[in-house]
Amino acid sequence: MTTVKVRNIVLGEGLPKIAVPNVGATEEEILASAKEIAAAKPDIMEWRIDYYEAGIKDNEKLIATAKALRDVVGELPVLVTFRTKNEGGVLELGEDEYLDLVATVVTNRLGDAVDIELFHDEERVKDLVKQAHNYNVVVIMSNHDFEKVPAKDVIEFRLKKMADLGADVPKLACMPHSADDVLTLLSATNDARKALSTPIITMAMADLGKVSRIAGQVFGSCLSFGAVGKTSAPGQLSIEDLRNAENYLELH
Ligand SMILES: O=C1C[C@@](O)(C(=O)O)C[C@@H](O)[C@@H]1O
Repeated sequence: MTTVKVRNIVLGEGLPKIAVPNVGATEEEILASAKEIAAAKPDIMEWRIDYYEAGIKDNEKLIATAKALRDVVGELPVLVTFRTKNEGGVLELGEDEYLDLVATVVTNRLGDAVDIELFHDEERVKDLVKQAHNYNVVVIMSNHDFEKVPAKDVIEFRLKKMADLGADVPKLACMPHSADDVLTLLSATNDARKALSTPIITMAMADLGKVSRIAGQVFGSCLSFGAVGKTSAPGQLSIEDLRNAENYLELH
């Protein structure tokens, strides 16, 4: 399996890396949370720009905030994510608006990595991946099912599809309703990591899924999302709990 470098961290080796979402809704909030997040020393900060309505409506503002954010976090790698409403985000954007926004993130290099959702116009997704690579931006491609856990072969198909589209790291999050669902996600993860040459990220959400957020090294997920303050999805542990739990489960 290949590893993926995001600024100064390497995905796909050792303990799963920890990303903390920044869900500030104004520049002031974003910078204040960035300070707290940087102090907690995660491996990556995820800037959830779907929370930042004023920035989404104004590219100049978004770019200026990204610069200010970099000044606050220094060398901490930044993943920029616009999560669409269908997949659990907070703001509604049309298809073209979403794809144009991702292009703005990439061509202005607003982060070291960008989230690109799988379920958009395939040709444009492919172009965005190419563009990201030209700008030296790592692509984390994603799919979220907030209703259920898809069938095992569907999870594996989607992760492979992302890799085929050029994603550096395919990612899938889903909502379990039973222990069987969590096992489905874990088993699909274990098979996908054997089948694919890229690192992958998976998680089952909510309380039932917490086990999947801490056991990535065992089953094959290279990154987990933990919270400093506000969470961005159900079942996220605090960064301290996540770090401790990962350490308890470390493979030597
Ligand atoms: O894709 C993900 C995973 C996530 O949904 C979670 O369940 O931890 C949290 C999101 O912020 C992130 O973009």
